Amino acid sequence: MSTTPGTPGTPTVNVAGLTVRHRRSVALDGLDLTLGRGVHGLLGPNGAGKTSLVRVLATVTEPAAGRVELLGLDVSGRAARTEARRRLGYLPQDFGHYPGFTVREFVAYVAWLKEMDAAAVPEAVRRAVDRVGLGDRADARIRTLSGGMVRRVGIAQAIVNEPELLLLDEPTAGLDPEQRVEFRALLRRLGETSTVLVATHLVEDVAAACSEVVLIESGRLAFRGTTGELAALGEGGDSDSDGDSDEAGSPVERGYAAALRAHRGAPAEGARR
Ligand SMILES: Nc1ncnc2c1ncn2[C@@H]1O[C@H](COP(=O)(O)OP(=O)(O)OP(=O)(O)O)[C@@H](O)[C@H]1O
Repeated sequence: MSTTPGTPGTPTVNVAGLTVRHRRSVALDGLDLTLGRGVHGLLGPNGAGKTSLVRVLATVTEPAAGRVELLGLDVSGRAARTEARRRLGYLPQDFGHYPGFTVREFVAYVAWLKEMDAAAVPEAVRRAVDRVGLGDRADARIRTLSGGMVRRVGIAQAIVNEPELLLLDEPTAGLDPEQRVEFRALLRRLGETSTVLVATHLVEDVAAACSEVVLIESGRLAFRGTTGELAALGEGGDSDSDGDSDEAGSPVERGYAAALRAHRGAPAEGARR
């Protein structure tokens, strides 16, 4: 029933005609997207539909229309949805936690929700907590941690089951610079074996950690390509590529702006799949 993510020809994520509505507004407007192994940055202006997309892929919300296939499973069916949930990891933008739990208890609780083999849980929890640099706080209650540490607990719970599909909504919000650097390295390692989608406003996170970029605006695909291809789009403007000028921005920031300009100028043809 299951398939191996990253196998050529078997995308981990395969969505077609994805439409999400919130009351009368359209958050995603017939989006087609496939994702395979690697780290994909999901970029877009405020309200572009990033969180709406991540929530559908996490099977938290159902789309108004369109097909959603995750790990080879059509998740419109209940059994397939349950299996997909066991095999994915999700860090929501507003990550709800239990302040009275210790870090270890909370991550173990999520492992239990994912129906992991009970015998494997303690080691899986230890590994996930270590990977986010909280090994020395594993028995601290979550209420005693800083905001950035709580965010790291959120990342630990998302990776405890070694997910084949990892969905992270603004994962670096609240992390200090050193932690951001370490987190990006962790993302790159995770992307070697799984499919990682990172919704972020931080273009520098994308430049440092993502091999591919999905840029959406107004619920539509504005750009799809490698991080290098996005940076190349910005090369037509200022030639300062050091990223040390506020006006010019970094190459990826300039590419981001150029891709949005192109999309706005040619909404029907600006997207590349
Ligand atoms: N619960 C909701 N009720 C009504 N409208 C909503 C709701 N959630 C999102 N929207 C609308 O759907 C659109 C897409 O929102 P979404 O949160 O997916 O965008 P985003 O790209 O994640 O934004 P941001 O960068 O600000 O986090 C926006 O127009 C937003 O106002």
